[in-house]
Amino acid sequence: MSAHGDPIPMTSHRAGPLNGEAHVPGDKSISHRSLILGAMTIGETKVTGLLEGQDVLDTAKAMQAFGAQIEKTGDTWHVHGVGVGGFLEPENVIDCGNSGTGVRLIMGAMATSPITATFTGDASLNKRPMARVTDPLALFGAVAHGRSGGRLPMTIVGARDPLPVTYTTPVPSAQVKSAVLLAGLNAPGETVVIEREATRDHSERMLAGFGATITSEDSPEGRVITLQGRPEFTPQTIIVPRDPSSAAFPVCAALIVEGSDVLVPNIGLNPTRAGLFFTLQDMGADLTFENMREEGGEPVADLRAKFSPDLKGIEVPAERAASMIDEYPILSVVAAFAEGKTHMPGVKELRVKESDRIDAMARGLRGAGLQVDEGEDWWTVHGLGHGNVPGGYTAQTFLDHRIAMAFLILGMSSNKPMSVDDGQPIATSFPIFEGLMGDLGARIERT
Ligand SMILES: O=C(O)C1=C[C@@H](OP(=O)(O)O)[C@@H](O)[C@H](O)C1
Ligand SMILES: C=C(OP(=O)(O)O)C(=O)O
Repeated sequence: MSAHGDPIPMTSHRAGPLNGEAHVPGDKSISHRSLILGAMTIGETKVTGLLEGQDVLDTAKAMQAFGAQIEKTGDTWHVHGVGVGGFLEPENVIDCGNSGTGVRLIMGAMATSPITATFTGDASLNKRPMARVTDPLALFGAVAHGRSGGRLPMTIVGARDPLPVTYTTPVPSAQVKSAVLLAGLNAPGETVVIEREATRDHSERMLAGFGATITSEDSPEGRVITLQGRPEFTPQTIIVPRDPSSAAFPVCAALIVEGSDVLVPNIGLNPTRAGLFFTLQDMGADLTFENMREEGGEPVADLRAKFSPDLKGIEVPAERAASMIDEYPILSVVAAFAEGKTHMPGVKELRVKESDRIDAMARGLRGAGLQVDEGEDWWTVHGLGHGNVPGGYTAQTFLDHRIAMAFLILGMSSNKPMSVDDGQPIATSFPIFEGLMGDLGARIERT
């Protein structure tokens, strides 16, 4: 269920130094996949470190509606799944709230079972494009009936006799890739996804972990992922690593607030996710990876971020976009405090997230005194340098958690406080944001 309550306006005041450790919640992408793959596995999958944000809780509810038993005892989530091809037909509409990942992956997972399900979401999700998922699902034999433009609410009639599919994704999207792979689980034979630009590979890693035969190889056409259908899944014990996309907020706050020194421990640095941190280093950030190690087959480090008064604007490589796609809103805030222009090309996908993120950030940054130029797939922030960002504006957040958090971080170092019209969506991905930032020394109030 999406956050349907009254908006929660918030204001962030200039903060003293931010200091201490920031223990951010579990990875959102891995949390969704843990529940969905657990629900497709007979036996008990145990998950700790699950992100208990609204997006993931909505996916848990959805998996229960498809027949899985899910409960939490202590810190552990227990998922008793129904097996590949074992989903029951839900008795009611599935509400995925604010979550593109939730709805698109679940549509894929059910599309090759002989059941029908209807999906809806909040005002943000119901505007987002679903044809990017239903087009390949049609190749398996599934039929989608949605609103015009391929929008939710939408009914998917699953394929009775699914065929395996070979599909080249037309947009760089891990959600599309994952929907096709999850559909391929219940199709006989080989399902192949080709992606021109590599996107986050959590589905591939986790499918292999559950026991699927899956390979990824680079070719002149891009990355080719091949999955054998109808695998025997074995229940897993999953420890969800902490979310680099959430870590981005305390890290970036520390870089722009004078005197700060913040440690963000145990952050997954999967190369398909870590682009922001390398970009910040390119800008001159005092950001170091301490205690580099491997955990569960993924690189992990403790991130230490210190106040960085001499940040420089840069050209962000377009080929890095997929590995930091959710981090552009907070990157643009850091860019405001850097000297010179930060140009961000190759980011058309930002226009179809929870909001049009280029538009939402450009409006709020301009209100806060910045110059922002934009085109369909690029934008440029003209940085003013530390101490020179005016602030003093109320940004609209358009039901988008990352827009809300980005502007609250901006207010921690702008000359006048920064407000957001609604901080409620923050709970979709980072429910402890206010408390965690407050413990570091930030001053966010509900207004
Ligand atoms: O697969 C995933 O878990 C996600 C993929 C990305 O979306 P796209 O696939 O639309 O790029 C990202 O923005 C989202 O937050 C999570
Ligand atoms: C784009 C995001 O999520 P989703 O697509 O799952 O709504 C995000 O969390 O920034």
